[in-house]
Amino acid sequence: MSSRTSIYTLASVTVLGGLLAYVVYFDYKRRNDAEFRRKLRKEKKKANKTAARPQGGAVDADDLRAALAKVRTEELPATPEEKEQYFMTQVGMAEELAAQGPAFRLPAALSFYRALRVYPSPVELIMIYQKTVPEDIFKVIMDLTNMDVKDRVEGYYNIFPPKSMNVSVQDGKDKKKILVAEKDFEPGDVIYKEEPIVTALDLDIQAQDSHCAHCFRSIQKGVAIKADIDRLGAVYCSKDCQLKSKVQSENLLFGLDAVLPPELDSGISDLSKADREQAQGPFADYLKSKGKTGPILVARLVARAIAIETGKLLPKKSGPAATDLPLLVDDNADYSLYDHLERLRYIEVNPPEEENKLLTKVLAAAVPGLEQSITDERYAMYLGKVTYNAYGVCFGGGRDDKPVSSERPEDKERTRTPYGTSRQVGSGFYLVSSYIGHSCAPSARPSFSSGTAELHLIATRKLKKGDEITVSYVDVSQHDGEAPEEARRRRRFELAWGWRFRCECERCVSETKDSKDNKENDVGLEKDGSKVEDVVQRAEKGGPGGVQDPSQLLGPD
Ligand SMILES: C[S@+](CC[C@H](N)C(=O)[O-])C[C@H]1O[C@@H](n2cnc3c(N)ncnc32)[C@H](O)[C@@H]1O
Repeated sequence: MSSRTSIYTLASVTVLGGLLAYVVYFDYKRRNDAEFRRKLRKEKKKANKTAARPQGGAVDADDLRAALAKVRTEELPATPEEKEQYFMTQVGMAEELAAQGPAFRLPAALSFYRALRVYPSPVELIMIYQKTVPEDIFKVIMDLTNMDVKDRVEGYYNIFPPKSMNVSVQDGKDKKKILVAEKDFEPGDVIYKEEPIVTALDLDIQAQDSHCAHCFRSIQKGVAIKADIDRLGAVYCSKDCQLKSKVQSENLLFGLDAVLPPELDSGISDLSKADREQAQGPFADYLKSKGKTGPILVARLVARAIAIETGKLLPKKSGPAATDLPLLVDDNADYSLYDHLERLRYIEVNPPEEENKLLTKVLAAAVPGLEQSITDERYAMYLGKVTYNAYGVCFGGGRDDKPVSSERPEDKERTRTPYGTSRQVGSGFYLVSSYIGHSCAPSARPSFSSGTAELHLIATRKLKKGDEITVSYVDVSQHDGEAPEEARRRRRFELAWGWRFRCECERCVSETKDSKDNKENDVGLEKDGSKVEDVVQRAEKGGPGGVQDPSQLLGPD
């Protein structure tokens, strides 16, 4: 078998079968996945070792960079069929160029590289290339791929957050990411406004038909719009919210309309309605029985990511069928929601196995293959990320009627909110605001003054360009009848339980230093405090984590 035939036969099956993979997350994985990056490094070492002495001169790094820049400007084919055709053409061209000798090394490698850009399983294709492509050309392909991956990883914070939000993400202490002002602000200024990626009303609020399940706006009695299929008891304030909610997540999770647009559906949806109903009922019942927003946020996040990736498969500005989807497509489509999620810190959590089983059944019933997008491990990671970073949405000072949770302190659901999670109407997951660190004397506060889940970040004091922006993750006020030490202990306790760090903000440092009894300043707290933080770091590396009782870590009263 000639090398060309083997590339075609080995690869084309995967291209054809690649639609679902694209819909889900392989497009992201193709360029960013940590495993993929490790593999690349390994392959590059191998290629460096084995590449034959280049005849006709090595490829110059500047030429390589210029060539990569040019390839990046080339528009990629949109549909799976077009991708397959493009893949075939590029591989064919590459083989012909390779046969012309060393002078054509770079053009040949570029064509192979173009083919790689549209191939759903890049690691596999690289293995195929390694076996079939001349070594010197293979090395250039690897150089191009490495350069591209490195640029993408490093370039992320150049485009995120968008400049219009007046903030940037910078390296803080211990390489933690922090949010920094990009211009000066006066107290009371709105630094930015941010819409959530996903929201979930507290379930007791949802049961009252009093707030829009999408934007959280309060709804007057009798004018609520019911969901088409009412599995979670959601109501909406407007047709617009109902539609957004439907296309972003709810149709996939709790509806029966086609998930894929007609161009991509090929009859899948007609076949699966009964299966979908059978899977959705138990999932919705489970979510209601749990009474937590975390699992709902994750399900919506997964569904929204699928909707965004599906939208990218459609030709831009295609007919009316696609008009539901483009509003979901990231303008900066080169980075996906997975790029954002990958970078967020979290604490490892261990959700019950059935949680993801029920979710994957819903996905599989909607479009067979979609369940591959959410392994148990990935589910637990998203739950950890969402619960570690979600904000509590409070209107005014918040509410007083949230049912008291009987759970153990370590199992209680917490969201970032200076008002206290018990006062929120629901939770929202925000990409930019996830980066804000905590302070007990914060430089900003989240406000929901438009009466919806849109987060307005308000400066609480003068901020200079370059200053870190902080909010308080917990209620840092001193309650009536509480001594200053008690208030301090309560907020630090909350942070240790919920976020697993020992607060090192200026206020805590100065209060504990000035504190007469100085009890929290003992060596035990130092040591134990760092252990708290370890949990987060271990979790980031995928290792086991879990301080059983962070209250023990704050030292004696
Ligand atoms: C600022 S980051 C949040 C940023 C973003 N989610 C990320 O992924 O990098 C939150 C982490 O910063 C640290 N942190 C935030 N505020 C802190 C404080 N006041 N004292 C000590 N550590 C803090 C903790 O390690 C916490 O896990």
